[in-house]
Amino acid sequence: MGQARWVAVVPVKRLRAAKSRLRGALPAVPHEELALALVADTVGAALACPAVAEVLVVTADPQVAATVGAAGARVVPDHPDAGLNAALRHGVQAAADDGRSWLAALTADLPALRPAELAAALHAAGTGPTGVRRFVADAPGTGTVLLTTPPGVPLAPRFGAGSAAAHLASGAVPLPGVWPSLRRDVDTAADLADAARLGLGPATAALTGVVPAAPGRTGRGPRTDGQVYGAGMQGTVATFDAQSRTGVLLLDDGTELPFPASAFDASGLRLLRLGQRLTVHTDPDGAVVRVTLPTMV
Ligand SMILES: Nc1nc2c(ncn2[C@@H]2O[C@H](COP(=O)(O)OP(=O)(O)OP(=O)(O)O)[C@@H](O)[C@H]2O)c(=O)[nH]1
Ligand SMILES: C=C(OP(=O)(O)O)C(=O)O
Repeated sequence: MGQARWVAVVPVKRLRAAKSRLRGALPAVPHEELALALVADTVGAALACPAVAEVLVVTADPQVAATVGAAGARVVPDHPDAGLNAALRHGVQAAADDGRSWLAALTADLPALRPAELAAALHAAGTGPTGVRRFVADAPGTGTVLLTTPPGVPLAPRFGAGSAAAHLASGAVPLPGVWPSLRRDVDTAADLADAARLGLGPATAALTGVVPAAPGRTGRGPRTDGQVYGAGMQGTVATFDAQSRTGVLLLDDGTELPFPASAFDASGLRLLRLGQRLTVHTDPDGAVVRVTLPTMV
């Protein structure tokens, strides 16, 4: 699926009520500014995703509407004003009047989201058995960050507490890919710290004072040179076999990520020791193409 065929529907709560569990996470930053920055970075990454033809934001908040509208998203007023799932169903109606759209509901609290990881997840959602809804669970595995549906199949969103189980029970199929920046939704201060380790988008990074570590941090397009998007996903060496030159990295979110000999060969390193910290470089599909020491450029 090379072409941009997805419509991403992004629900956004009124800023004054949004992200209540995050309130006070950055004491020097007004809460609504932080909530808006999360939205701006999520929508920015979705707009930069090559698989996405349109980003449709459903919101009743004028400031959100102005910010995402200026960035290039289509804004649909949250007329039902009856919560997240009602907002999504309303957005779907606005998006899918021709009945031919592939739809992806995306939460707006993913400030580390990389366009390439979203593209990889949408690619996975668009292949395999037909007529099936798919979802990507959040990092803890209990919530949902992405729910997709092919043309003609109702989205039937069941976001909210325990939504991963609810989506599974409703017949949606979980997508198992390694997409840490997509799975890292930010509900709490600890989640924000985790997202910062993955590499924040420009709006949230500016508020937190985090300086992007990797070159090209501000270029939100997918990279084709094997460099990671963002401030560099890192992990530690869990296993390494010097004979086959392959091993497994343990990412900071607990995910195990195998790497092939070619990724080690591209590192320029002569050996790896267990527990060693490495920066992981992936291609747009999330495959590891190179590992380097965090101090290497
Ligand atoms: N349009 C719209 N979006 C909503 C509504 N409630 C939640 N959302 C959005 O749904 C997504 C997931 O919601 P949550 O992660 O629970 O975010 P939240 O409700 O702002 O956070 P908390 O106040 O901490 O529960 C976020 O993008 C929210 O902005 C709503 O009533 N209307
Ligand atoms: C909205 C959701 O939950 P949370 O508020 O935990 O992000 C969800 O995961 O469906």
